[in-house]
Amino acid sequence: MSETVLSMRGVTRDYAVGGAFRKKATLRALRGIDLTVDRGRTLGLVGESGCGKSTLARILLGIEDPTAGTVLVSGRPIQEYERLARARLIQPVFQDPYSSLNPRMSVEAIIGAPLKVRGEGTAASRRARVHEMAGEVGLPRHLVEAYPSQLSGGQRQRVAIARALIGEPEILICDEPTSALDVSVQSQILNLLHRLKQELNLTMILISHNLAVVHHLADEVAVMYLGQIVERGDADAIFERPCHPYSDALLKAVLPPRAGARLPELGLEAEFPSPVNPPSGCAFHPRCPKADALCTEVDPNPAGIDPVFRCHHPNNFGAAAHPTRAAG
Ligand SMILES: Nc1ncnc2c1ncn2[C@@H]1O[C@H](COP(=O)(O)OP(=O)(O)OP(=O)(O)O)[C@@H](O)[C@H]1O
Repeated sequence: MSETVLSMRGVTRDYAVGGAFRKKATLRALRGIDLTVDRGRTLGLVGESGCGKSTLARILLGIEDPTAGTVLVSGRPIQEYERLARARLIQPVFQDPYSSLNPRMSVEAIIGAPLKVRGEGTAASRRARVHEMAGEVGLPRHLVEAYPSQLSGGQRQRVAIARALIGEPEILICDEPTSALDVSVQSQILNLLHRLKQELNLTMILISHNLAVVHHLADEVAVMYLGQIVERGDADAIFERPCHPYSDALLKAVLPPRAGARLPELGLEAEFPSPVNPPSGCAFHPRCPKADALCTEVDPNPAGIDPVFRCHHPNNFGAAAHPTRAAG
């Protein structure tokens, strides 16, 4: 039986922009996000820069609150957990292991910090747990005494992963976990996350521009466009048979092979629209090769409860598309 760990309903996030010399306006970064993630599953969040991926992550990490909508973690509204409890539930692994680790703390102190803050165990038991965790993430024993400046990028990211996992969080949020690393190290970190996911039955949200990374790790994929999820489903199904024309364009784009690469040009006619003034009807219609009058006027799924794809003219793969759909 699957157990839902994370459930988002109608999550919206507005920012006030403008002022001083420019007209004040509302920028809607998230527009009614509906998502669920079950225990042990990895959800990949993909989409162009500015589609709202980081805003979603900030809401989950409690850095910001949604303007509207609900986020339930293990069935309870996220706002009901007090700060430490929330940190225990959801832990991040950020893109840049150079800036995310305190240079004045030893590796042992960094990895053990979440336990110390919560006052868990004795100094000796925490130390033992840190060594165990360091072994789990493949960090050589002697490096536990070292400082971040003495570590390589890959070793630092292992420390960040160990710190995130030591308190056994319900959800791990990995925001571009490999894109700041040398190409040669990226696959080691990916393989580590893959192994940990299986060994520890981790529930993960993986945010990445790099679709190869997402394909390697994710069980499910949510494709975001202008603050909405436009397609969601089984990762293999979406990678092989994308139904939404935007997912199709994303997947067909050739990824440049450098580390930290942003999404390349998608071969779409118009620019990414402004979230201050989103297009009418289907938000993707100005760039969509299939758009017609219906698309310019009618939002494909305005109620938006877990859309499998938000499109009037999806690619048609018949019953082969989205095997998860039949299961609801
Ligand atoms: N604090 C803020 N104030 C105003 N606008 C914001 C703020 N944070 C984000 N935005 C806007 O919200 C939209 C979504 O931004 P977000 O950073 O979530 O996108 P993203 O998909 O994570 O992009 P990237 O991949 O470049 O990080 C963008 O238009 C962005 O300019």
